[in-house]
Amino acid sequence: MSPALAAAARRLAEAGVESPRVDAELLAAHVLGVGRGRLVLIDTVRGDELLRYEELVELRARRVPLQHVLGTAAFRHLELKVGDGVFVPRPETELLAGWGIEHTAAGATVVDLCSGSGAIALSVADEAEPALVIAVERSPEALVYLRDNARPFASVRVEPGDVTDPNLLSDLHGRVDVLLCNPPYVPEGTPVPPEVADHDRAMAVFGGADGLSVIRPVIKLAAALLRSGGVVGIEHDDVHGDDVPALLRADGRFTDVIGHIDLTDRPRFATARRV
Ligand SMILES: C[S@@+](CC[C@H](N)C(=O)[O-])C[C@H]1O[C@@H](n2cnc3c(N)ncnc32)[C@H](O)[C@@H]1O
Repeated sequence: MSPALAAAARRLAEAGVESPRVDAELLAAHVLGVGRGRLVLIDTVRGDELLRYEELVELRARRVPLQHVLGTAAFRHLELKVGDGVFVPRPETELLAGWGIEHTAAGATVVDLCSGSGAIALSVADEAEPALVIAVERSPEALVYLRDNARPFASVRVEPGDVTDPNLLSDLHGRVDVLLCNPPYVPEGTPVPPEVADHDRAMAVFGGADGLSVIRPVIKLAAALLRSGGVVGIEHDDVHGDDVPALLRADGRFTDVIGHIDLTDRPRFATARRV
């Protein structure tokens, strides 16, 4: 295996892929249908498998996201189906999902706004015992993946909708226990790698000129949806470590506002409690 693996890692490094060796190994494991840890036991790859491997390496070298090439993305305990038209869940979002899981009591009603592939909503359904998780998404292309990923989870209801609509889920206003949201939040014009620029939809990534154009209405909607004592967690750009907590405080309907950092010590999400 190692000559093919070494050649692939070199090709990916030349193409500017950030983690060429890991990606080369994951692609090899995918083609061979084994876990990455078992690759050391395979000394070579030939024939059709080698051709298939070279094809996939070439796709990745053209900066197609690794998860699009594999067709799945790992998120906490889940393998989510992903591909063209749906945002690939990022490792940093596992922290917001974990916070949401910790705050979900048995029987809770949970809302995940901007649900994408369903990473947050489905993790809550998988790891906590909510009565109902509502996953809201606007993009028709993302909704296809969301519905597919949500199928095994009886507590999850997929709701097409626009999270900037103040009347969204009006039947649930004042009744939600936990509201989570990883919205598009990158300020327009921020340089992004080719994987993002060419393969994530702009509506999944950019949040207007200052990056806060979806977060502002989401805070208003959270205040309307949450019951007294219910909690909200919103992921944000690392440049918004002061702005999002300030917006939550300025709304006047939240208390216990806290900013949280991610695994690289960058400000990443803000949480608060409905008064
Ligand atoms: C950053 S992605 C997050 C996806 C998923 N929550 C995750 O963490 O992987 C943002 C998602 O919000 C959706 N979105 C953008 N604007 C929206 C809106 N106004 N209403 C509903 N969904 C929206 C995008 O289509 C995209 O799927």
